[in-house]
Amino acid sequence: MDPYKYRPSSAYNAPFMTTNAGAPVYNNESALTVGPRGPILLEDYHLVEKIANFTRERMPERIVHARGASAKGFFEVTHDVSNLTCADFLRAPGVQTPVIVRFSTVIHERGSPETIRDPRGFAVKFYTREGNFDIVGNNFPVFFIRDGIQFPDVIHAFKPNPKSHIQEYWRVLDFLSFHPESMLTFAWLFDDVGVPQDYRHMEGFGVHTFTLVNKAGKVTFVKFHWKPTCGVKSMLEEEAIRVGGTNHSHATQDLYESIASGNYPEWKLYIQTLDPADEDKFDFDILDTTQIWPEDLIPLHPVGRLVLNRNIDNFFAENEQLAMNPAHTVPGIHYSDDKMLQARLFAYSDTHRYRIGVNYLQLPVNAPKCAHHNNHYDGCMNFTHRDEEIDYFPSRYDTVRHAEKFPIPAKIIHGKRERCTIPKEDNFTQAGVRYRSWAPDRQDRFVKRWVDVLADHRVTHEIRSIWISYLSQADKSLGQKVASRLNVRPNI
Ligand code: HEM
Repeated sequence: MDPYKYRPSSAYNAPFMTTNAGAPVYNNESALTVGPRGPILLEDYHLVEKIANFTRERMPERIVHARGASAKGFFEVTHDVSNLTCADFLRAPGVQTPVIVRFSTVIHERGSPETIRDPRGFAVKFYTREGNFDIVGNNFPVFFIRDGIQFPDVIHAFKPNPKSHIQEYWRVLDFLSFHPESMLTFAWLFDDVGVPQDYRHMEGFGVHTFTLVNKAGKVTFVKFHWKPTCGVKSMLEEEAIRVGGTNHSHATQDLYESIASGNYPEWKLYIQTLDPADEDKFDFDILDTTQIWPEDLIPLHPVGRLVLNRNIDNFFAENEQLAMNPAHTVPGIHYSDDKMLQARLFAYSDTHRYRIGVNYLQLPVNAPKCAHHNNHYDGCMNFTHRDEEIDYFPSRYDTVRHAEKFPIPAKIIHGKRERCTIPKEDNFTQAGVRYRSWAPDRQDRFVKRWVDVLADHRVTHEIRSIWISYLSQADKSLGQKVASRLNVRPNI
């Protein structure tokens, strides 16, 4: 008998019921009782195991982005970028890499409706030959804050009131009244794109600045953009209420059924690139997550395409246990000094060890699809088969060596220790430009959404005035319109 033949997989299902330890179960429908009317015997091992497994069927949901759907497919390079990066998976046009993608809403729980006004997560895991590379982005190109230390606060403000468990915008408007840098992200959240039609019809953005490094060590700043080939579509309020009222999983269903019927969703990947020598040439800080890199100044260049052509087989294993992490990079792609990104580099693996368990990277959906090796694997749920005698490094008994050195950004970093804001803040210009780019009816819907949240009776006169001042600084007529509909006199 080969004890390793029967791996835990549906392919090795026995034709009859068994316990977890493999013993046959001859009755899975009646508990073992004393006589036909009970009581139940504690020796009913199968009953105890079945109930104990059931009561543990849920793991903690993600603290953010709990509600999501995933699908698999491939990424194909269409344009040569080997002058910018030595990343193996981007080495030449035509190269394909398997991927898994997870789309999500941000704030509400695992079972919440997919029609709510909220950013959407757009996270892509590339299973490359040099390890996994994850772009863990959103459908907006910007974020509300620019320093990761404020992330728990902004999320608490958006999450339900800790007393009533109801999401209340007066809390959002209170917290973010201290953060005028949120104006541009509001120009996405309160715009029509704040409720995407489904996951197929939305863009994705890496949001942060990353760094590409080529073979010679030359660095280039980069931002990632995903553009859906079927276009961007959103839902206005009435449609969102109707769709959400009939089906709280409409976007998951749309994704699943599109793929099942062979209508494979596709996105093109574009990059914006910037020579670090030019980083000070702009009115805004190019590492600031609250600002975009305007495309008229820094154009988009095509790189490849992402096609989702396979549904997942198991939601728990391939969605709940999926661990996306912006710290997962490969040679040729590095982080930047963006303070938000730097905080994220800690957050994800930390939450994964808590949420999934220390050996979460051994799970099939998270494990690299290339040869890999190190000596940190003991701990809960280490299920790899290991038979080596050397579990330290270095050793004269083991030939394992360091990997070949690859270039990383060589910039010398200096400065004094300090907690401060970035010197170059421009909180309003880009929000105003975006607002003025819209047709009048779209502007009007934006104004109405502001009026609706600011009219809440818990929003104080002070907070209302602050927001009208921010809106006016983005665009004077915008501030005036909101103020007049609220019967508030703008004080700017
Ligand atoms: C310092 C700021 C941030 C912190 C501390 C943070 C933290 C987290 C945490 C703890 C999770 C749950 C991960 C899990 O349980 O698997 C998460 C998920 C996620 N975050 Fe962030 N986040 C931050 C900023 C951002 C930003 C700016 C973006 C967009 C660019 C973003 C996009 C996402 C996405 C898409 C997911 C869901 C990943 C998935 O589908 O599994 N986060 N974040």
